[in-house]
Amino acid sequence: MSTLITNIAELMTQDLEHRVLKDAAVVIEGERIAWIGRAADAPAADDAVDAGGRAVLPGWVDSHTHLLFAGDRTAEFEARMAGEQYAAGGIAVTMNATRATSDFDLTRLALGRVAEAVSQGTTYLETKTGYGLDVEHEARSARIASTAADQVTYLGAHLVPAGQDPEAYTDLVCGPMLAAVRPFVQWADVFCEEGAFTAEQSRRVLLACRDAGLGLRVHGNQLGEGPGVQLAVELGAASVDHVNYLSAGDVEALAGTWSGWDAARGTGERGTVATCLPACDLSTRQPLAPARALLDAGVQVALASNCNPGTSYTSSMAFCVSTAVLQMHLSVHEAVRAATYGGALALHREAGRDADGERAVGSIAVGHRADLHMLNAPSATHLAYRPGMPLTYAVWRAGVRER
Ligand SMILES: N=CN[C@@H](CCC(=O)O)C(=O)O
Ligand SMILES: [Zn+2]
Repeated sequence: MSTLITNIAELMTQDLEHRVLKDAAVVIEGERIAWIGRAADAPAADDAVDAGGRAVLPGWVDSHTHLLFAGDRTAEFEARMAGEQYAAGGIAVTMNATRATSDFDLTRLALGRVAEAVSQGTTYLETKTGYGLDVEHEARSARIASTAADQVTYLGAHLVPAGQDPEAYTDLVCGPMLAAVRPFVQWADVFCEEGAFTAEQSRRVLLACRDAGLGLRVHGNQLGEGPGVQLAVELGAASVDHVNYLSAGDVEALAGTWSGWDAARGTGERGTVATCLPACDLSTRQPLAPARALLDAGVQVALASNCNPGTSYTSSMAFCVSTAVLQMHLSVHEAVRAATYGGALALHREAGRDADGERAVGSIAVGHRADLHMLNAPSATHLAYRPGMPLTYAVWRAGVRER
């Protein structure tokens, strides 16, 4: 079964050549993109969709979410808006609500959040554990997450639960808890920050997880100039997320990780992606991450929603993109790229065509997964020009029309 989508005013491919095609068309065949080019040259297909002069871009790749939770933290948010500082301790409130929720309800909540994201143009997403924080509940979150998200990250090292010895808890995260979640996860993450895990504890967790075959990610430099970025670089993490407070040395270290990467070919050794989370920055009243400086230094950047009840209760990637343009000084093309190709790079899913079966996501090219986001607007510029507007018009995820 093939579908021709034609009369596309602007096709922002986010491919390796950064092509933006005008008066374009795309052919989807099953789950893959079979053809792209000028509408006038398009081949016939079983089915046709008239885009009506709208823009099409890759579906969002949300590379950082925490969707396995129950309850909300409205009171904490209100206190923050009244001047309180964000602190890691709020995680315990969500841990209690999550533990008290049945498997059925936790599954329903996670699936509902994924559906909400997809309806706004997200077609590939990562999510994390981290609100269970004991062996039973982390394993349960990992299991449910693996049924809801494309990739799952183990975040047992999110907070040391009250009354527990930090070193003993770190041992648990590195041992029995890791063993219990291992069948369900691809990545491991640590919250390396004052009030959460020290550099030494974080290193211990990351090394144990790497030994267990997991890729690494780090929550770092969110609340101050901490050791998270340097640790992520030292251990070859796929991404370091938040990155609000960076020294010149941090930026340089991140840039250095990309020296073996050939961006024009998309080959070589991937470095550590800096994942910026603008919705979180606004909700916690932290300075916006220096995405402009990171890009200028040669660092690959991703934008993600960080959807969670404590610091960023939104899955709107469009909001992140408009904020990145309006306030972080990225061009529309750079912001969309960070929210698509950048996220895919952070999840090691930016490459792969017909031959290897793992189709690339986050860009539009022949052989890639047919993840498309049609806007009810003639260009992607409208994402920033009309911030907050419901611009998602149609969504295809792995070739299936979702909206
Ligand atoms: N910073 C650490 N973890 C989450 C927030 C956790 C929470 O407060 O519930 C984040 O990415 O912002
Ligand atoms: Zn997070």
